[in-house]
Amino acid sequence: MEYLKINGESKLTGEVKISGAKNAALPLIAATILAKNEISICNMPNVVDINTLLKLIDKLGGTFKKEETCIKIDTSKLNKTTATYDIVKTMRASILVLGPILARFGHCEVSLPGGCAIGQRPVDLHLKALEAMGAQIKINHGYIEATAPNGLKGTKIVFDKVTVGGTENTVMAAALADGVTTIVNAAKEPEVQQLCEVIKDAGVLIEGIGTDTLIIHGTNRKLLEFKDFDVIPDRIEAGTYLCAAAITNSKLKISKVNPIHLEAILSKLEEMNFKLIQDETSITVLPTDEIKPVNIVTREYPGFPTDMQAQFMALATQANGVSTIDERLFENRFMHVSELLRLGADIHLNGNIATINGKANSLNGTDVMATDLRASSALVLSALVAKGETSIHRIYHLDRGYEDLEGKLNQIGARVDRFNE
Ligand SMILES: CC(=O)N[C@H]1[C@@H](OP(=O)(O)OP(=O)(O)OC[C@H]2O[C@@H](n3ccc(=O)[nH]c3=O)[C@H](O)[C@@H]2O)O[C@H](CO)[C@@H](O)[C@@H]1O
Ligand SMILES: C=C(OP(=O)(O)O)C(=O)O
Repeated sequence: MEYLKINGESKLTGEVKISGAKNAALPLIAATILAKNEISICNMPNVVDINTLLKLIDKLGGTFKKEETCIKIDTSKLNKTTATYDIVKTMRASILVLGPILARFGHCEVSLPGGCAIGQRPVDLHLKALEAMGAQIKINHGYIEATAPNGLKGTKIVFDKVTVGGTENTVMAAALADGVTTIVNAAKEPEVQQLCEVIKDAGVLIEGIGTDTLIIHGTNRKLLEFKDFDVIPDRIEAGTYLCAAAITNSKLKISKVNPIHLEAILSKLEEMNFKLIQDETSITVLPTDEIKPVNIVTREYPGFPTDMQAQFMALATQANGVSTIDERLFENRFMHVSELLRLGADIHLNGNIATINGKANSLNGTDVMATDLRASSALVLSALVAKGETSIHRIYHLDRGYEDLEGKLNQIGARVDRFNE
């Protein structure tokens, strides 16, 4: 198994170019199942999760070709409807093929996603929405078996909770349904917005994009003619490099980003006393004479993203005072705390609230273990400021979502090496 060795007490400098968003690209690849034509998607991040979903498309009978950051996907000859355990177990986002396959073929079988480090993450809301659209769903031998022999019917769906994946699955199913589907309490994340825009450009009328009520006028199983497009920049990768600049108190430019998608993150960095210079596609962080503590509550977009919580906890260890982080989305997303303690941080947990005594102890390099994607990036950030050497094990989590992490970090002055255990 591979691990990263990071020499700490780094100063960063220069510019990092942000890749396309994994969490936008995943539903967009799933959406190609609704297409009758080959689609070229550019600004694709080169990360393991994308390759996993492409493998699933291939297993289902689709084809793909990679050309630099573009991928041409052709699902016109898709002829299988089962997403098997061997792929679904490695990536929960595989559940996103359920809506489009069911809508196109009238049946679909997807292995139930397995346990995940950050919480239970049920898919009940995805299934309820599809049932409301007329699907019959059974759970059989660990598989979700969904059938809709006469196609899906547009209806009104009111989500109990805001769910990103649930909204995406429902939008894709509704695109080929018979009639109009209204989703109330829909997710508004930029990744959901891009999915809706791309499906709209393919000829499906979608009203309310970017609001919490989406109205989708389905095509009654007529496949869509997609246009080629670019994936939006990864706001979480951008946020992670902004934290890398902040935690090392360095001047760093983060480019190829959309600052509008980063507002909640930027406002917390400003509260922590960092000056930011912005234009339409870049943000430069300037060093500060004092990192101030911060209070964070994770929420759905446009609130502060849960996917940035671990990175801000690492940053809060360097603040002058006591910070708090209240995690509201996932019940078990504090796995990084025990590893940060191993590095010498002073953090107390009480239910879903973490209290971080900044600067109480300085961080010292040691061996730590990555437990999930963003927990791993918190360890990388901490290692950048820790004294001495930190070895981060189980980095396959990082490879799921960060393109060329050590290449990008080394280019801006960090000292990161990858080894085999
Ligand atoms: C591939 C992708 O885009 N992943 C993101 C997506 O995950 P994902 O789409 O899985 O997250 P959701 O928005 O669905 O989850 C939000 C909350 O709803 C709960 N829930 C969800 C579905 C359901 O059927 N029942 C249910 O109870 C979840 O357990 C969680 O507590 O949004 C999360 C919240 O911003 C991010 O952390 C993930 O990075
Ligand atoms: C939790 C994440 O991804 P996933 O939903 O694919 O597990 C993430 O990107 O932080």
